[in-house]
Amino acid sequence: MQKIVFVGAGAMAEALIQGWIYQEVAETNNIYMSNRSNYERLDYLSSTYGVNILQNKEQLFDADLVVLAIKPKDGKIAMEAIKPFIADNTPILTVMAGISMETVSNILGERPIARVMPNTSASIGMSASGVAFNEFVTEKQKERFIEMLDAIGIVIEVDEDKLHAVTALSGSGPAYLYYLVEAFEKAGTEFGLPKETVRKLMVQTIAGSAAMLERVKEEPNVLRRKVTSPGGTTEAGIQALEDHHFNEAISNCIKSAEARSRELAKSE
Ligand SMILES: NC(=O)C1=CN([C@@H]2O[C@H](COP(=O)(O)OP(=O)(O)OC[C@H]3O[C@@H](n4cnc5c(N)ncnc54)[C@H](OP(=O)(O)O)[C@@H]3O)[C@@H](O)[C@H]2O)C=CC1
Ligand SMILES: O=C(O)[C@@H]1CCC=N1
Repeated sequence: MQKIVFVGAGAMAEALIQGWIYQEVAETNNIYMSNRSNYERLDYLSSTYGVNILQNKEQLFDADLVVLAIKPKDGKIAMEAIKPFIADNTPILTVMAGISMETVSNILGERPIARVMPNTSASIGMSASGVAFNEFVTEKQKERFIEMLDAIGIVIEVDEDKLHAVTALSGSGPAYLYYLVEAFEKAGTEFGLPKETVRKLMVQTIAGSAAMLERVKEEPNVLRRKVTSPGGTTEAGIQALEDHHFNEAISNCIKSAEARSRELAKSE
């Protein structure tokens, strides 16, 4: 099994190791975690998942894969720090939003790079990931990358420039939906329902609607019309959403996130 070294041990790194360990894509004793200075965090990951803590950067040299899971703003410093210790042909998997493969190559040299935009549902094997590969990734390496990403959810290969949109949609997407559930819970409890009841109802409603979209193969507007009885409750609810420019709000949400991803690229 591959030796995988993580640079960055935060929320996204943890989601990836959870998914990869659970799906047996990687072995705990072949995963090495590193971060900037939060040693308690490393101890937590080691005791929780059985992964190793990178003791020194020399341990990078025989890595079969290095995963860059630092924030974009920390990317340059983090990559400069590992540059002297990483072998010339070691492949990189980067999850840094907005940071191009060219930027990674400019610092770490020309090498196989997969740029992935997963989401935190990877922790339970249900990520929606977009991936782009540079020209140095062999077909065999691409198969391995896809296998690793398939193991934690769905993965779709896109042109690198489209990863800004993927980040805005599915990378950040879980947060939008969690925000929506927060709003449902606020509204539901104001009618006197216990928060747990609202949570149960809405999680199943979201899961059921997602399953309908996946299985019934009908367009969302068709499925929506099947719910919307003329003059009924749904029509009243949708009208309120339209009165509050819901569509515009969602469009601005995605455009803002996509623009931020491009800003992050420029800031490198
Ligand atoms: N969270 C998400 O849902 C998603 C995140 N991503 C991407 O994943 C990346 C990480 O995000 P996230 O996990 O949320 O961020 P976190 O803040 O949770 O984790 C960032 C990690 O990077 C480490 N770090 C910072 N600087 C350095 C350095 N110089 N050398 C080594 N490690 C360093 C931090 O260490 P320390 O704690 O010691 O400072 C920390 O472990 C980002 O680029 C983000 O765009 C992509 C998809 C989804
Ligand atoms: O918010 C962020 O920048 C990261 C990238 C996508 C989800 N979280």
